[in-house]
Amino acid sequence: MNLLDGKLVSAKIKEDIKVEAAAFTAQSGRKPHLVAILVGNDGGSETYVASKMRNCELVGFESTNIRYTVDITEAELIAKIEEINQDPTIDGLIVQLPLPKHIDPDKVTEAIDYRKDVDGFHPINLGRMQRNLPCFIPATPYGIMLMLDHYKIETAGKKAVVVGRSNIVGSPMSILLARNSNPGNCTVTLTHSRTANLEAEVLAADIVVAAIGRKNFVTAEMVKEGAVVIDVGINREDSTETKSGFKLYGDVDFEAVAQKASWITPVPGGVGLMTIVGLLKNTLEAAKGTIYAK
Ligand SMILES: NC(=O)C1=CN([C@@H]2O[C@H](COP(=O)(O)OP(=O)(O)OC[C@H]3O[C@@H](n4cnc5c(N)ncnc54)[C@H](OP(=O)(O)O)[C@@H]3O)[C@@H](O)[C@H]2O)C=CC1
Ligand SMILES: Nc1nc(=O)c2c([nH]1)NC[C@@H]1CN(c3ccc(C(=O)N[C@@H](CCC(=O)O)C(=O)O)cc3)C=[N+]21
Repeated sequence: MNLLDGKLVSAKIKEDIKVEAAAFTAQSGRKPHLVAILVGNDGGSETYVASKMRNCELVGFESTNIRYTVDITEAELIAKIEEINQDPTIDGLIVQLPLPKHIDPDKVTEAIDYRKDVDGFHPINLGRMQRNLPCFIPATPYGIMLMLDHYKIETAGKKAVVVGRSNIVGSPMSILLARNSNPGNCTVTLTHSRTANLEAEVLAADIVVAAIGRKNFVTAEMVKEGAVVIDVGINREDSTETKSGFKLYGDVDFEAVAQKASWITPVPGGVGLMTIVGLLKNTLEAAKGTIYAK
């Protein structure tokens, strides 16, 4: 088994981003600027947003965190998004998910100017991605592609099975792996809770991407010898062993699956760290105007 080391790869790419950010700042007289909106006080979301902000500082971006209590209305949130859309000092905007039930995530996503949509969730970015046109690619699948690229994992002609079809991970992942690009050119099967005989599908895969949200969902019996296994899952459990008071688990039974996999990502230390890198890269592109001219 070889480890797909998110710590190592993310640190390396962040060094490159830092150099490019400095060049941007020297030329334009301002730093790339990311705004993250957080509604409510979900523990996981707090951690991720804090990490995004910290990483922005690290690479020389400006970051602003706007926080609202759960009782903010959809109209108020959208009004704020429209204000940010008009602000030329802000390059990228993300609204952390999940949102409270009374706010429609689709409406919020579509309210964001697609040229500032560094999460890549806007239908314009999604459509452009599907067409292989320049666009913002959702951070998690983007990070996974960067990881596959870094380790020069052969993907062309391979059978990839993605488990989970969410808008933010599984669905865009399946599009990227199937695209005519490198990494890419996989034969992709996208599976979900209504898939018949999911175990057999996963067992046939050369590349497995697990994005379900259930601890130990992918077991050693489900994985082919020599498969590449990408674990997106972040499952938090209370624990007295750690000082944070919780422990993270992926969707893959790491210890057992590592015995069979040729390559595997750990949790923590894998895809999560690459997600941050995907977001930073998108924010830099937004500032430079390389995808959508300013
Ligand atoms: N590391 C990172 O950077 C990130 C990690 N995550 C983590 O990844 C995991 C998935 O997140 P996300 O994609 O947002 O999750 P969602 O809850 O939006 O989607 C889960 C998907 O898994 C499918 N699923 C659920 N149960 C089963 C089952 N028993 N058999 C087959 N399929 C099943 C669902 O199927 P159906 O559509 O039929 O309901 C759905 O498509 C979570 O643990 C999340 O915390 C998420 C984003 C980034
Ligand atoms: N609009 C929006 N955009 C997102 O990108 C988004 C979102 N909403 N909602 C939730 C998911 C989840 N997500 C993660 C980001 C970083 C780590 C991460 O850094 N993980 C570290 C450890 C984190 C820790 O220690 O808690 C790791 O896996 O090593 C994980 C998960 C982004 N998401």
